[in-house]
Amino acid sequence: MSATRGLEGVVATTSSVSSIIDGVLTYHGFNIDDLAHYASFEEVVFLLWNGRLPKEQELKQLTEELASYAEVPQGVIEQMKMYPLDKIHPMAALRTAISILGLYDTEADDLSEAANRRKALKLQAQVQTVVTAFSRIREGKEPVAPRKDLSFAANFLYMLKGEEPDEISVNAFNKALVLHADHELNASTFTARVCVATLSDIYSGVTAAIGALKGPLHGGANERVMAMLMEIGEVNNVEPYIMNALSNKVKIMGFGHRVYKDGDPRAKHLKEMSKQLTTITGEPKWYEMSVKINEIVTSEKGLLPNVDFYSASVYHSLGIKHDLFTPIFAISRMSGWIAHILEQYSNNRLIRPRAEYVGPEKQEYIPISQR
Ligand SMILES: CC(=O)SCCNC(=O)CCNC(=O)[C@H](O)C(C)(C)COP(=O)(O)OP(=O)(O)OC[C@H]1O[C@@H](n2cnc3c(N)ncnc32)[C@H](O)[C@@H]1OP(=O)(O)O
Ligand SMILES: O=C([O-])CC(=O)C(=O)O
Repeated sequence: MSATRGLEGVVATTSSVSSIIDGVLTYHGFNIDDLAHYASFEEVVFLLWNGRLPKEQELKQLTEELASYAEVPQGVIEQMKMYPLDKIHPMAALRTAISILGLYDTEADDLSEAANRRKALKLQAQVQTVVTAFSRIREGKEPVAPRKDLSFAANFLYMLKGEEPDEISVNAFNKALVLHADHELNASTFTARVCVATLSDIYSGVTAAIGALKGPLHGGANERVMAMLMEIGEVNNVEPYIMNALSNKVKIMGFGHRVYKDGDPRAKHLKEMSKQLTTITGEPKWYEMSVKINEIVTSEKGLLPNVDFYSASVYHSLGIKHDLFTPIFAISRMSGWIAHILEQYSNNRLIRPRAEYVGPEKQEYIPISQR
């Protein structure tokens, strides 16, 4: 028995939710490039959960169901107000609030298909209400209630800022949600599947997944990309900063990937969006700095940008606080986690691999008084 570090290359399950084959990402066989161009996030949610694109009536029904579940119980809001607001990261707040949502759901432990479907809708609808409510509460403002007439993407920006967003922002945010929705057996999705494979409930599965997404080697990288851009400050500082970091073996956030060695197919869409949005906001430097970092890291290390790199300047241009970048990832990835959780339940077996033991053997127990 010998271990593979980080389970690299290990095929741990079958799945029909999404695939990465020869560097091409598909959701249920639909190329991410087509979905990024044409699909609404709601359509992608339907696709991930049902394995096919919705007909008009089905999309309308899903949109209405998401809207009807979007308000969170008042108790969840009241508890958020009691969090140590000035000390906590929104990902920690989200992890806790999603777990608390489970306390308010009388069906939490009902694993029937019908109850799981309702919980899926509630979680997908409520995750962005929680993120935006937390963001406002910590600023001393009241949360803004979701609106039934707005799309999922528009509702996020509306609840965050309290005013109706413009079309360019909504389209950009929708595309970002589509691009982040699922990604085969990434660390947070694997975490969710391991959790529910014990026949634990959906709330436990997605709470565990949020914990895994939070780390800087996974979803937490996008916030750190923006921190790096802010620290560098301007294009002329890019080269000395990056060369110094690389020579000190500091990892450049937003580069490299366990699976993609020839580039992440989502990055080009975000790069284009970054160019467009930073031009509109009159702050092209964030795009220009990103491109320069990209050139240096690729030529020096052969590393290419992943989904987290250009998304940083995209979200910044949408006027979103930097520590909300990873919660936004969670809002989108909720759809993928749920699809994988439902797939896991439908063909479940406990996930329990082995460890190769490398510790000492045949130790003699010595009473504490003689140690
Ligand atoms: C949505 C997502 O989760 S996408 C990933 C988001 N995470 C990041 O952007 C964080 C930065 N990137 C990384 O840490 C890595 O590339 C990962 C975690 C994404 C993939 O990691 P792995 O497949 O385990 O590669 P690993 O970390 O072993 O790196 C292999 C080599 O490339 C180097 N390397 C990998 N990524 C980077 C990077 N971003 N900057 C500098 N060097 C890097 C490593 O230092 C290592 O070098 P060595 O062999 O000389 O020690
Ligand atoms: O697949 C991974 O390892 C990480 C990733 O890009 C994602 O979750 O979107």
